[in-house]
Amino acid sequence: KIMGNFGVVIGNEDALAKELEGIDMWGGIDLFKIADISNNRPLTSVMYTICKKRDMFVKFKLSPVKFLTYMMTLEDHYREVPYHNSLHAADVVQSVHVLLSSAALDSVFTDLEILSALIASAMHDVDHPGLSNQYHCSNSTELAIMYNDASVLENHHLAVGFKLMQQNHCDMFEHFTQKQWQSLRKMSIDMVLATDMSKHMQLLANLKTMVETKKVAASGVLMLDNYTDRIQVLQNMVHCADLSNSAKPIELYKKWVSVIIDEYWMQGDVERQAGLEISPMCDRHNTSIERSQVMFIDFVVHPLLETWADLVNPYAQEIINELSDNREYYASLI
Ligand SMILES: COc1ccc(/C(C)=N\OCC(=O)N2C[C@H](C)O[C@@H](C)C2)cc1OC1CCCC1
Ligand SMILES: [Zn+2]
Repeated sequence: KIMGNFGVVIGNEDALAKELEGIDMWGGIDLFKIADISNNRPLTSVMYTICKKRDMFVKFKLSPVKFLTYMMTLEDHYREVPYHNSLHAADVVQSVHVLLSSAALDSVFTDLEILSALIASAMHDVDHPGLSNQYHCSNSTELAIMYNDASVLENHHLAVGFKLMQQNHCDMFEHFTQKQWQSLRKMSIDMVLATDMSKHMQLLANLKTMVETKKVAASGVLMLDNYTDRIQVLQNMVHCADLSNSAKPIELYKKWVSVIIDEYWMQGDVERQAGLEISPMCDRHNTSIERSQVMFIDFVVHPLLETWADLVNPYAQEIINELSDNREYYASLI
């Protein structure tokens, strides 16, 4: 009975059903609760529920058993680090699912593009060691050597995510044409590589240009007529979802802050222990949590989400309002 209703076998399906009711709404589900009631399978249960809702199994003849085997294997390859674990991946999957449902994007993307965005989100941080790209490059770690200091973690997440698909009983895309497979693979690679924070400024600049030159059909939906424009919107969508913690309901946001700080401080402890220079915000003896959140919102998150809101205007105003409220919350604590 691997199927269950949400892809996971647990005692309390109805508790999980209850918690997943808000899956189509921004901040509509509490992933910390879902982790508890899904036998610590938030990624598998969220991804299965969304793909079921979007009729992906029928559209692409996906074997639910192979899909679940892959998702559980992928979830097992997320590490038990404070932030970059399968809970964060599930959060990004669900956030992308909601951003995709924006009216301005109604029937803009193909089913294959949507599936690629969900798969990319599910795998985008797999096997994250809880140490940043900067740490890997500064210390020429095995991964940094492997990927020549270029988007080291993101290349690794993709390599692991796709390698696992080749495992036994995980070939859920067995019925894909070569063309479909190549397209899903290229789009997923482009989206995951775009989650590298060092690409942030370039991505934001592209998004701003798209907003300035955006073509909107009479129906109000965006018109994207080439791969470059289409993938840029998808890349920015996943990037927005990846950095969306501060635009979620304050109780969830506060939980994300506490676990990211745990992870950063653990990295700082490793650096201090090894006599290395401690990375920004990673020194537990010298970080103002409130100040760094306000700065991160002001310099990184707000500019990005505001530009996204302009692109899909007026369908992301609620996200901007939530972000502003949360910014004031932390600013008031400084
Ligand atoms: C809920 O809060 C966070 C959620 C996610 C993150 C992640 C994974 N990456 O963020 C980029 C980053 O860390 N960079 C380091 C420096 C801030 O310069 C930037 C350009 C890149 C960081 C969060 O908060 C951090 C940042 C402010 C206090 C701790
Ligand atoms: Zn991430």
